[in-house]
Amino acid sequence: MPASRPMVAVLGAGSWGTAFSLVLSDAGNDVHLWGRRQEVCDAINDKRENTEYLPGIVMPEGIMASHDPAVVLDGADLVVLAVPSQRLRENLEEWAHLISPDAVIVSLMKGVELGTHLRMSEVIAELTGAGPERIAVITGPNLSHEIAHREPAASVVACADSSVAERVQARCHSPAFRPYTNTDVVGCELGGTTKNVIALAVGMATGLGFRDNAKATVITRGLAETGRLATAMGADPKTLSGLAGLGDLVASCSSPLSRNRTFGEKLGKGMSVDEVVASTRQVAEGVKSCESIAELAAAHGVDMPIVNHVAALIRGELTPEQMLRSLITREPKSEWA
Ligand SMILES: NC(=O)C1=CN([C@@H]2O[C@H](COP(=O)(O)OP(=O)(O)OC[C@H]3O[C@@H](n4cnc5c(N)ncnc54)[C@H](OP(=O)(O)O)[C@@H]3O)[C@@H](O)[C@H]2O)C=CC1
Ligand SMILES: O=C(CO)COP(=O)(O)O
Repeated sequence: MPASRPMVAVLGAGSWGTAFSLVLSDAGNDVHLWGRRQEVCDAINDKRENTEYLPGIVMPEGIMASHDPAVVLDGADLVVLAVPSQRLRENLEEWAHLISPDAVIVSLMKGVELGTHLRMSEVIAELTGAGPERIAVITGPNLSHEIAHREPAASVVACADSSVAERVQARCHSPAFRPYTNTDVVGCELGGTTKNVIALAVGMATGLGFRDNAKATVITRGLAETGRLATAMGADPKTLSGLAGLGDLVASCSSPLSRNRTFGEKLGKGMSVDEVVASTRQVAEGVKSCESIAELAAAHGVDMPIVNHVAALIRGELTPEQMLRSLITREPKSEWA
């Protein structure tokens, strides 16, 4: 009899939850995948395909989808969460009692909660009561469609307890996916979340027809302000020069696959925020998180001009052209001030 494979529960059958299920399956796990809609689960189970989010990608037999969180979470020692950040709280209120008290809970999400300003690991801690040694974050340059096609990629598994990070790393190290460990959860989460806002700004520059100098400027200065916030919140500055910072920023800001960059590009081409929201079902986390990051930065006395300008634009106070002009014509300063 073949040895049984360990099981992982993945909650969220959108692009990343589904693509990460493939990583976990390739790494030797069986996967129980929760989908919000029955038809998405049926397509995965019956056609072996998530026709809506990853069309054309074959889902291996070791991935089973269900709409029932109790079925998905039963017996899972590793629980991976991949729903839109602003929707995590309401879902965890339903799921928390179904999660084994020993399970390690992994966030794949890149957002900061509106109102509370909590990072996703903090929302998980609040709703499940899990300590930092049971909460991990996986983040990096991981565009889901590339991952689903088994193109090579690296990522970071961050957990305050390095031995837990190593256990999670071992569970998701596949022939195409190389995870590194880190204990800097704050830096890893802020890198991924703020990247989405910077990608919106890069998309706007692209949509307006500006070329590589403008994009490189927004990326580099975006990384500078991300670093200021992260260090003010206790992160290790090194984290921002790694996969969870620079790596993720470069991937999203350069790729037409990035939803945040594409969202910004449509704004730059003249669509309104409401029109872009209506044009896609997929989540562009930066559209919501720009406001919570701007508030978080203000609370820590940190200057984040790009994030503040994107937030003002999303509130309807600026056009993309005004936003970029305003950023360029600010009071001059030292590069490292
Ligand atoms: N896609 C990527 O390349 C990457 C994404 N991430 C992060 O992963 C997280 C999930 O994103 P991703 O999978 O890409 O998102 P998608 O936009 O691809 O899919 C969204 C998923 O969330 C579900 N959903 C929508 N509303 C709710 C709700 N109220 N409660 C529960 N589920 C809901 C959708 O279900 P339905 O279809 O029924 O609407 C769908 O399964 C985000 O934080 C994102 O930043 C991180 C790295 C890479
Ligand atoms: O975080 C991502 C890749 O690592 C995905 O970025 P988008 O949400 O902008 O598509």
